[in-house]
Amino acid sequence: MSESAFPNVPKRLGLYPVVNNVEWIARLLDAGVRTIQLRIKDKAEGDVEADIIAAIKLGERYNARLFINDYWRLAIKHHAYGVHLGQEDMDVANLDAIRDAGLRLGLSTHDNMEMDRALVAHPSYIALGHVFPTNTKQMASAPQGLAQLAAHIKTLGDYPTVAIGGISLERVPAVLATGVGSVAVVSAITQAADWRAATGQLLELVGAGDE
Ligand SMILES: Cc1ncc(COP(=O)(O)OP(=O)(O)O)c(N)n1
Ligand SMILES: Cc1nc(C(=O)O)sc1CCOP(=O)(O)O
Ligand SMILES: [Mg+2]
Repeated sequence: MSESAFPNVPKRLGLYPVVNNVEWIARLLDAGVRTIQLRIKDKAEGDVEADIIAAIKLGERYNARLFINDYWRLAIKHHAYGVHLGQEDMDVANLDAIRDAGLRLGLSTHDNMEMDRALVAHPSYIALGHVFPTNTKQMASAPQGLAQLAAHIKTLGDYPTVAIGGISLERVPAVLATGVGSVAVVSAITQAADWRAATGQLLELVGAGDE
C-alpha cells in the first residue's frame, strides 16, 4: 500500500444518509442532503451498475458528495465522488486504483486497532461505529458508546470523522457534542413515519456539511 493520501473532504460532511436504492438518493438530494451513500449489498456487479450510474448522475446534478459502498470498481469506472469500504473490504479492494482515479475514500472502524489500520491508508474520512445498538446491520462488536466515540474523535484531531450506528434524532445532540463532523443514519430516515420531516429536522441539527 502506498503512503499517499486520498483527496480531502470537508472536515464537516454534515448529515450523511446511507440508503439502498436510487429512489432514496433522488428524494434526499431534493430535500437538501449533500453527503449521501448508496449501500446495496450482495448483488452481482452487473445487477447494480445501472443504479450506480443513476446515483452518480444525481450526485453530480445536485453537486453532492455521493459515496458508493463496496462496489469500488464500478465507482472508479463511473467517476463517483467517493467510495466507502469496511475493514474486510480493504483486504480485497485496490486502494491504489481508487486513489489514482481521484476518488475520495471513507473507511469503517470499530475500535483502536481498526482505527490504526485505517489511518495507515490515509483515507479521506474515518467512520466510527457502531455508536449505539442498531437493528439495521448485524454487528460483530459491541456498541462503542458516546465516551469511546468522544475519545476517538479527540485522538483524530482535525481528521474528518463520521459517526454511525443507532443514531436517532433524539440522540443527535449528544453525538454532535463529541465534535464529530458528520452523522450517518439509515433507519432514522428510512424507517421514520415521515421521512421528509425527519430529514428536515436532522438537517437542521447536523447541517448539510461544509463546501
Ligand atoms: C458511513 C459508513 N460507515 C460505516 C459503514 C459500514 O461499512 P462496512 O463495514 O463495509 O459494512 P457494509 O456497509 O458494507 O455492510 C458504512 N457503510 N458507511
Ligand atoms: C451500515 C452500518 N455500519 C455500521 C458500522 O458501525 O460500521 S452501523 C450500520 C447501520 C446503521 O444503521 P442505523 O442508522 O439504522 O442504525
Ligand atoms: Mg462494506
